[in-house]
Order: sequence, then structure tokens, then C-alpha cells
Amino acid sequence: MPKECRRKTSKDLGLSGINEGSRSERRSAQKSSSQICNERIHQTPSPESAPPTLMETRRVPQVTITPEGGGTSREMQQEDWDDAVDGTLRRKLSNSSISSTGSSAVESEDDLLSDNESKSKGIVTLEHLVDPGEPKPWWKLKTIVHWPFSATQRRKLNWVQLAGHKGNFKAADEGTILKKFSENEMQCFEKLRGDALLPFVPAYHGVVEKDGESFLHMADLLANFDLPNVMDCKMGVRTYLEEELVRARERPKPREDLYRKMVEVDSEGPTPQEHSQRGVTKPRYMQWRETMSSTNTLGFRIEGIKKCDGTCRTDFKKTRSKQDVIQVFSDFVGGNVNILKSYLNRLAEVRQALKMSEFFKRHEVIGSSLLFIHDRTGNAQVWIIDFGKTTALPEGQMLHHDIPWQEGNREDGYLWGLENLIHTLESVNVQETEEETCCSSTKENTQMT
Ligand SMILES: O=P(O)(O)O[C@H]1[C@H](O)[C@@H](OP(=O)(O)O)[C@H](OP(=O)(O)O)[C@@H](OP(=O)(O)O)[C@H]1O
Ligand SMILES: Nc1ncnc2c1ncn2[C@@H]1O[C@H](COP(=O)(O)OP(=O)(O)O)[C@@H](O)[C@H]1O
Repeated sequence: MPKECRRKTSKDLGLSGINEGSRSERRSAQKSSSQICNERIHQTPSPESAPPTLMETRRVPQVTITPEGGGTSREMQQEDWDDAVDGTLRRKLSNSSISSTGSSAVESEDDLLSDNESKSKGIVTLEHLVDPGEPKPWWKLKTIVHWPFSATQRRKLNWVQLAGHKGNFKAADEGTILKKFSENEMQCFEKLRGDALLPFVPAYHGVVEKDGESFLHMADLLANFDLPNVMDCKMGVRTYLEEELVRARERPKPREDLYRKMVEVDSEGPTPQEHSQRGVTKPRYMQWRETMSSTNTLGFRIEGIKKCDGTCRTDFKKTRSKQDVIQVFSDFVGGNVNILKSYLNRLAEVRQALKMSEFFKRHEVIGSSLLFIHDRTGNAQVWIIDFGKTTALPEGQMLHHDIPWQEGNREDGYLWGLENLIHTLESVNVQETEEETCCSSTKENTQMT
């Protein structure tokens, strides 16, 4: 069937109605959502109780950690943002020089990953912790959770891991997975039990332990999808904890692995000093990642995408401009207006839940992602994942999540990023007639023996 060529934005198709709160704001300003998104980057902040949409990104401080210790702080200037939004960042930090040639979204096609390759992210095969034939009971319960697995269920799982550390996940009983234990994340799951965010996080089944190694047992969000398309968006304007900054300042540890990762993307990234020592500190690397991608300018970034045709890309480190992000989103939804609508609906629900959530008010949410999953049946969902670096604030303290971060205030820019994410998704062009998104019907996220 010939494809309809006339392309429309989601707004033309009435999708912006989903986003009620911000629609009236847009109407009153008589501006398109794309304008708004760009303008937010330049707007000055309204007073303390500003609505979540207004955040002055010009004042996101760039705290630079030098190997000698002693952080220096520099506020981003107007020209930095001007450069950032037009896609050519040419700014210099106090001790570094960064250049970019634009989005990798159109540059690299070399990222078809499998677990045979050295890269840690992509399509993986999850193993169980023991050989399928092992006869003895080997699980030691650490919490009240009853270990439900039987030997016959110990199979390998074809899975998708778009971010995070290699080997962090194991297969578990059907529809569930194990993630390497983190005290922080465990506490978050426990606290989320009675919270408004509960419907948006993977169901949590407790902690299990084997041979001294502990795991968080949770729902496999891919389990109910047929050949899923998956996208990981890391939320917030900052991806490292304030305490990581403090630690790096007190005991700076230049890391060669991070230096190598930086050079791989931009040989001009490291400063002369970092080149000579072949090392960069963690916060320095994280800040560089934030400025190269859309984290600082939009409050979220794309980490990886796996499509139903089996292709997988995690080469988004330089996808920064709003236009580039729109292009990637557009490709991800494959012009399917219903998928786009479902995602926008779900994001509106997530936003609503975040505003209600007691947990969210009292936690600094760093490095957490929104996981988008859809398939050809039209099923499309968004989930909040990864609480490994989500930390509770001292008693009585609360965050806005939509005001600028300054060292000490622990703000993460999560809500601001979500607003921008919604507006960016609303700007995606969709075709008037639905395009077949792809793929045959073989079940992909399956348990294999
Ligand atoms: O994405 P790239 O450029 O590879 O950088 C990674 C990610 O930021 C990881 O975050 P995530 O796990 O959310 O993907 C982070 O782990 P943390 O979350 O532990 O900070 C890694 O720190 P190290 O593990 O210290 O290298 C850092 O090297
Ligand atoms: N519950 C889940 N269901 C399905 N996929 C998941 C789930 N949790 C994580 N993932 C996948 O694993 C990747 C890494 O997850 P994450 O929790 O961020 O790990 P880490 O803490 O190591 O960064 C995500 O990008 C996603 O592809």
C-alpha cells in the first residue's frame, strides 16, 4: 500500500490534548511546542514556586574536578546554550575544550550489537545462576520473599539491555529477572510499595541471595511484548551524585577507562593534562557526557534503542539538539500515530503520578531512566527504572525537580526533563495513515532452554 506522504506533527493530530496542563500554557503563549521547548532553554526563572515547566538552564553550574583536587565552578553562559541548541557546542569549560561534529544518530551505523561483541549494551542472553540440571536447592532467602523457581524453569532468556553494566542481570522465573543487588535500589523499591509511582515501576518481588551474592527480583518489563521496540531515556539534568563530586574533589582518581571512552567519542574531549595522564575523573566524564548529549539542554538523553527488526543502537552520545532527538523518536515510533498517542498518554500519567508521589518529593533521582516499550500489536508502555542512584534527602527536606541545580541543593531537573520530553515527542512527525511498524510475529523475548 502506498504510504501517505503528507506528514503531520502529533499536535496537528490532536495529541497535544493529552498534555492538558501544558497545553493551556502553550495556548496562552500562542507558541508551538517546539518553540516552547527551545525557549525554555533561554527563559529566566520565575520565583521559587515556579511551575515545573520553567527552569533557567543558563544557571546549571559546571563544577569541574581537577586531578589535583579543588573544584572550580562556572555557570553556563547564554552563548553556551545558543551553541547547544543549534547542535554545535563550541564552548570551553574552565579546564577543558569540547567540540562536536553533531549527532551520531546520522553518523554511525556500526552499532548492531550482540552479546558476542565486546560492547556491554544491546541484545543479550541472560543466564540463570546455575546450570539447568543442578539438583540441589541453592537459593538462600534473604528477605520474606519465597523463592519461586523450579529447576525446569531455569532457562536462558533472550533479552535487551540498553544501558547499565554488563552482567548485572540474570534470568529468573518466567516474566521476571534478577538485578544485582544495590542497597539503595532495594530501599527505593521498599519505599515505593505504597507510593503513587508504584504502577509505573517494575513489580518488585524482594531480595534473593546465592553464594553471598544478592539480587533484586523484579518483573521483566519486556515479558508481555511480542518483538518489542525498546528505548531507554535517562532523565534529569545531572547524572552523578553530589557526593561523587565531593569525593572526587577530596580524592581525585583519574580513570583510564573513562578517558578511553571519552577519546573514542571525541579525541579533543580531554584537556592536555588529562591526555598526558591518560585519565579523567568520574564527575568530569559524567559532565562531559551531559554536555555532549541533551542532558544539560533538555533534561533527558537517549541511551539506547532496540527495534523489532533486531537492530540495536547505543551510539547516541552526541545526540543533543532537539531536532536530532525528534528524528530519533520519529524513527523509533515508525510513524505510528497510535503508538505515539499511547506514549504521550502514559507520560502524562507518569507526570501526574510524580507530582503526587511522596517518594519523589523526598528523593534525589539520579541516573534513572524511562523505558519505552511498544510492539506491533499497539501495546505501548513507559516505565520508570533504575533507582541505583536515587537517594533519600534528610528528614524534612524536599525537592522541586524543576529548578536549576546548584551544588548543595540536590535538584535533579527530572520534572523539567519530563516536560521537555513530552514536548519533544509532541513535535514528532507522524504519517496520517499508519505505517506498518515492522516485524514478523515470532516471540522474541522468550525463555530458551
Ligand atoms: O554511559 P557511559 O558513557 O558508558 O557511562 C557510564 C554510565 O554513566 C553509567 O550509568 P548507568 O549505569 O546509569 O548507565 C555509570 O554507572 P553508575 O550508574 O554506576 O554511575 C558509569 O560509571 P562507572 O560504572 O563508574 O564507570 C559510566 O561510566
Ligand atoms: N525490569 C526491567 N525489565 C526489562 N528491561 C529492563 C528492566 N530493568 C532494566 N532493564 C534493561 O536493562 C537496562 C539497564 O537497566 P538499569 O536498571 O539502568 O541498569 P544499571 O543499574 O546497571 O544502570 C535498561 O536500559 C533496560 O534495557
